[in-house]
Amino acid sequence: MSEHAERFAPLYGSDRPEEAQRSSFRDGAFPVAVYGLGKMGLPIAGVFGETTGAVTGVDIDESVVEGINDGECHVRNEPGLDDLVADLVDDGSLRATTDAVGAAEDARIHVVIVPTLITEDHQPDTSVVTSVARDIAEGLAPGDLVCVESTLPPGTCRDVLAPLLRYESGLEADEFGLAFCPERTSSGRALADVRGAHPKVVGGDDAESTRAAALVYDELTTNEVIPVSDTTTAEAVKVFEGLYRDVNIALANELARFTDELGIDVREAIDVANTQPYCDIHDPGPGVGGHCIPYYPYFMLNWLETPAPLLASARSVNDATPVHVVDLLEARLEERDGTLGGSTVVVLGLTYRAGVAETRASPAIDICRTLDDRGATVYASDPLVDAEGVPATWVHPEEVGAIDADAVVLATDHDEFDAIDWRSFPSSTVLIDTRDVLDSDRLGRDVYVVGRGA
Ligand SMILES: NC(=O)C1=CN([C@@H]2O[C@H](COP(=O)(O)OP(=O)(O)OC[C@H]3O[C@@H](n4cnc5c(N)ncnc54)[C@H](O)[C@@H]3O)[C@@H](O)[C@H]2O)C=CC1
Ligand SMILES: CC(=O)N[C@@H]1[C@@H](OP(=O)(O)OP(=O)(O)OC[C@H]2O[C@@H](n3ccc(=O)[nH]c3=O)[C@H](O)[C@@H]2O)O[C@H](C(=O)O)[C@@H](O)[C@@H]1O
Repeated sequence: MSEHAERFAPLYGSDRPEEAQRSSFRDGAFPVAVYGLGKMGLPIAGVFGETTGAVTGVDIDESVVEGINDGECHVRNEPGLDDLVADLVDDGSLRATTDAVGAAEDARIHVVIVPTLITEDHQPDTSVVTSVARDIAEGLAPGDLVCVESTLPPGTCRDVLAPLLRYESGLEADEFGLAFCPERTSSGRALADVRGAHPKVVGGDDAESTRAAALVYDELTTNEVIPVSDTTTAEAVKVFEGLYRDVNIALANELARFTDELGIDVREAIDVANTQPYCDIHDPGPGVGGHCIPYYPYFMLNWLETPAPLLASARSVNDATPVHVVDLLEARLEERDGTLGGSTVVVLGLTYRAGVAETRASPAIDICRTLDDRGATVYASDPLVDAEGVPATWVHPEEVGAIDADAVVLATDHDEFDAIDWRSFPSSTVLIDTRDVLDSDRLGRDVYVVGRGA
């Protein structure tokens, strides 16, 4: 094989020495396309870009694509990402496009990191992933590798994506690779996570897919690569991690409800219980948000036949927690002969957790809606998002103290709220802290902390 041809030999099915494949990958001989340039996709494109110098990012959002091609980073609060994107675009290692098929034709490695959401009736929605798979199939060539990183209901690669890619591309199963390589990354530390905070799991549609994917991610990560038996096992690993979290947060939220009846600081009891190595009770909070943890149980419940009552029960506990927070507030207002109806309540935070501009399934928004349903006048403050679609008047974090509030609920502990002058609220204002970040002694006033009590 000529030097030129050898340099461009395919990855999947290659019989070249492994080191030659690795150096081809690092040299950009296997151009990479990353489909989805959001909170996860842009950091992933950045790490592929710094490793290979040859990444094309694909997104349907033209403003995302234009911004990236201008060297701008639209994902906020990701340490190092702004500079990385600017540098990679500047040196030609990263470019963005809305042309998925064109990108697929030029790429030899296809990384899918578009949303997998749920519908209104909690059915898993893999339509975006299958739509991207069709785009990839149009440009798929023998020797290509498709790496799906979007979390999927277990069995999706085997039962949906593999047949779709074969049928739409006209290639046989042994002509291209397909692997599920879950993203185990948290917003706010995405680059560190993608680069190697956790072992990288890869599971292939066949052994050669697993081998090729393991080679790629071994070049990307500073951590180990864990090959598993197949795509379904890898899909299950990712979903199980999220199920563990949802069930354990539900346990924490349920234990917090004993606070007043027991008359104890439940969080203290949890912290001490966790001194046993086998105990890892999570943190009570306002509920569970984001488009991951609250969605993954439905990737089992509404995808597979086997009953899963614990998953369903945990979901109902977490879904009821925002209402429980409003019940706590109503009770404390009534203790002072107040009523929730007609009261003015400020909700601090609209995103699902601090520092992340994401409102899908946000418990803070459920709290606003429940307050509104019960006749309260609701103000909401968040440094990252506005109150569009929320029954609340948005107010800047610096203006919160000017509101004559009967109650303030801290739902999301954004750093920006540290600047609030709590003394500016009337002493009669009820303070509810769902995140255990307000200190009564420091504030010099009563705060009801979920899980600790007054
Ligand atoms: N957000 C997180 O913490 C994590 C998410 N994941 C998985 O990654 C997936 C993506 O998550 P995020 O990046 O947070 O979502 P995101 O909503 O921040 O970004 C998704 C991006 O995909 C783009 N997009 C939508 N449809 C597209 C299409 N047909 N073709 C190309 N681009 C398209 C959107 O314009 C957006 O820029 C999630 O659904 C989840 O399965 C996995 C681990 C962590
Ligand atoms: C198992 C696990 O830790 N998964 C992580 C999770 O990240 P995500 O951004 O969804 O945030 P999260 O910290 O799980 O929080 C989800 C929700 O649960 C709440 N939460 C979280 C932990 C806790 O002890 N108590 C609690 O109430 C948060 O406030 C938030 O509303 O989901 C990500 C994903 O799978 O998309 C995953 O990559 C991350 O590693």
